[in-house]
Amino acid sequence: MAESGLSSEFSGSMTSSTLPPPRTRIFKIIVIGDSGVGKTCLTYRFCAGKFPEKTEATIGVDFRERLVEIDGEKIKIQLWDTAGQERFRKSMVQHYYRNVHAVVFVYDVTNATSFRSLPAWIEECKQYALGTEVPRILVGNKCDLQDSIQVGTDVAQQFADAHSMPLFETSAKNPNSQVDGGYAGGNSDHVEAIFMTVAHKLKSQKPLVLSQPPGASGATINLSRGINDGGDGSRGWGCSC
Ligand SMILES: Nc1nc2c(ncn2[C@@H]2O[C@H](COP(=O)(O)OP(=O)(O)OP(=O)(O)O)[C@@H](O)[C@H]2O)c(=O)[nH]1
Repeated sequence: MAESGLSSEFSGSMTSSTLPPPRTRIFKIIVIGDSGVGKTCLTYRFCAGKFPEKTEATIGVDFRERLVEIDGEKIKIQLWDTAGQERFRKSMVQHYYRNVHAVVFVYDVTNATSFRSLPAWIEECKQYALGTEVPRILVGNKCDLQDSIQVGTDVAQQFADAHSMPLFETSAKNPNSQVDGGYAGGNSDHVEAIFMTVAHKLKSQKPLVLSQPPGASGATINLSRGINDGGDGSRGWGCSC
């Protein structure tokens, strides 16, 4: 018995039970934006399926992940929930910008200041060598607070267009609500749909190519897309909702 097992192993006729399990791909997605816009709540909603009862300001970075299946492949989506407050992020910042596959910029639709901060967040990404080759999306959160909206869909859409990113408006608190202007639809969980759209986009890319940004230190590696992948940034792969 033992002998026949050995011979089949060395004969090259490996059965599926002897093959090593396929490696699970990991997509690292960082979520950035001002303090209080709801980054923790959005990432918690996607990974835990509910709105957290209580949140505190993130210190440094929090890390959540969820295993999903896309077209028969198991993929681990890692969401890096970064601190919005400057004093809580300084020491960590270079760590979470490493090996990023996609960036989610978040603003609070009830807080115009958080929207005006977006250029600074985009600039920070550039400083860490994350350019438009890395898929980026813009998320306006807290759409459930309809009476307090300060950032209209039109102005947000203009900004998104100018920066070649798709715009999603949603609510981590009530992602099933339906309102005008593209927020949520039917009974689906809109937050879920947003992160899954990013994951589908990443999966559909040409094999990720390791590349070293010019002048970067040896520790920094960027993942960029294959050459036939559109070339127009992330515009055009937007909301499927
Ligand atoms: N009404 C409403 N409140 C929300 C929503 N998302 C988050 N909040 C509230 O907004 C506050 C801040 O949410 P967080 O998720 O902690 O914000 P953050 O962006 O992670 O903040 P930092 O960790 O400081 O960067 C909390 O009181 C949440 O309950 C939402 O969709 N609707």
